Amino acid sequence: MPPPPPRRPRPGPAPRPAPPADARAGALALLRATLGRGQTLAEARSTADTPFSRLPPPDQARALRLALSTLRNLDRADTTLSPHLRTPPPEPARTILRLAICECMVFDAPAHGVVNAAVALTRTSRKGAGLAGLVNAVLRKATATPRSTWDTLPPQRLPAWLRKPLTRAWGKARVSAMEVAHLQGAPLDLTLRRPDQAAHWAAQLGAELLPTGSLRLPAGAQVTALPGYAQGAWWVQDAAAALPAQLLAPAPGARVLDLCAAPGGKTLQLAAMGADVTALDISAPRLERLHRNLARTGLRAQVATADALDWRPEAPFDAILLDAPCSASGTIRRHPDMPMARKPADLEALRSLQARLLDRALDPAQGLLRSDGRVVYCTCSLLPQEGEDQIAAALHRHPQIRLRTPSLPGVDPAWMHQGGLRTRPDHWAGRGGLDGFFMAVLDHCPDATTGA
Ligand SMILES: C[S@@+](CC[C@H](N)C(=O)[O-])C[C@H]1O[C@@H](n2cnc3c(N)ncnc32)[C@H](O)[C@@H]1O
Repeated sequence: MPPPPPRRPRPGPAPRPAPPADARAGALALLRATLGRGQTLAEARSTADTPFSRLPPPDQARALRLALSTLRNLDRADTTLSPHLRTPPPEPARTILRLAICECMVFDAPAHGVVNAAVALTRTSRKGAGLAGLVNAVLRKATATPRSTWDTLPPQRLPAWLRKPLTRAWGKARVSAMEVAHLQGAPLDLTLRRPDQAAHWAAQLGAELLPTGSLRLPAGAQVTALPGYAQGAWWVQDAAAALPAQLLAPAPGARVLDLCAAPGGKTLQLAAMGADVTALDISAPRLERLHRNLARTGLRAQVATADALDWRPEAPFDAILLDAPCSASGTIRRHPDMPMARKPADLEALRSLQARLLDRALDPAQGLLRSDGRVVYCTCSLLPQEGEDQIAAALHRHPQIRLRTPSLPGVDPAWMHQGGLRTRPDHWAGRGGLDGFFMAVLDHCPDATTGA
């Protein structure tokens, strides 16, 4: 019998074309990491070898803007797309549709180009080839939605696990106002190294000088190109985040411990006030950023990489700034990924860590604080459980602690809340809002006794 003819190799699937190296592909990678895998945008941005990481910096900036806008408008996107879909389509089509409709509506991008790009993106993505027709058909109809209709759609609703406790704390109307503020995003706030030069830098930068001393510019400026950046005359920090160091107001030469310091916005402020600052943080990569900030501004601080729960200094400090790790629910304007990346289960662990950090800072027997020292506690959270309630409980546990009424120029008296300062995104609504923070000033009084 003649030998069988050699087998022809079976044709495999045609090689997929490489994904287009453009901002939309980068934005899609960020969105799928956040919406699909629960990563923060910061984590997704620092992941190596992705369609985002492979982009040149200007395209990365554009991809990030697209991803941020999409996350701020997911509900609006779904409402606009749903009349043209029988069921939510499988990934990646669903995310591509949301990205594309937001690009049209938020950035006024011409529909034709956006639809073609979305179809190309679908074709080149794994599992996407069969969905290109659907993406094309849906977008052709959805992009015809008048912009005026889009503008009247309600803003992105907070997830129930966050909305419920916030509604209990602040009421429905305020939570709705916060959601409006989240939709608008955040302006660019700068903290000055020399607050006495505020008028000069406001003029140089064309910035608004806020009543609390921060400068405010519209979002989107290229920070490194602004006057004063290279010489370290200012650093980026939300106007609310600049208040805790002002409340501590250390005297020049005072020994201050910044207990959860990285990336260092408050360390820089304390050092600029002339304090002898020790900046401590558990995260070495975040402290790298603090080192870079110190280098750029020429300010000085001792830096310690350690766990604040067991670190012991040689001598106690005159004052401590405790900017405790928290849900970061006060920063959703700038980090719309927060509600997707955080889980309700994280909150319990954070609350327990905040209480343990407070106990370490407030009890001089722990070796961190002098017996007549001062602590400023703050969190960038909208949840009273991470702010007001922590302080009420700490006052119970530490009878020698007295809550000092906060007083600062430019602060609206309406922000005083339960002995501290409470800022929310809907504050200064006409000016562009504020991050949500709670901050309190606590004095250790060695002679105080319970009930005194
Ligand atoms: C809200 S951020 C601090 C922001 C910083 N104060 C600023 O103004 O730039 C909280 C910080 O706490 C740090 N952290 C969390 N647990 C810690 C611990 N056990 N000891 C020290 N630092 C900790 C985190 O690494 C994070 O950098």
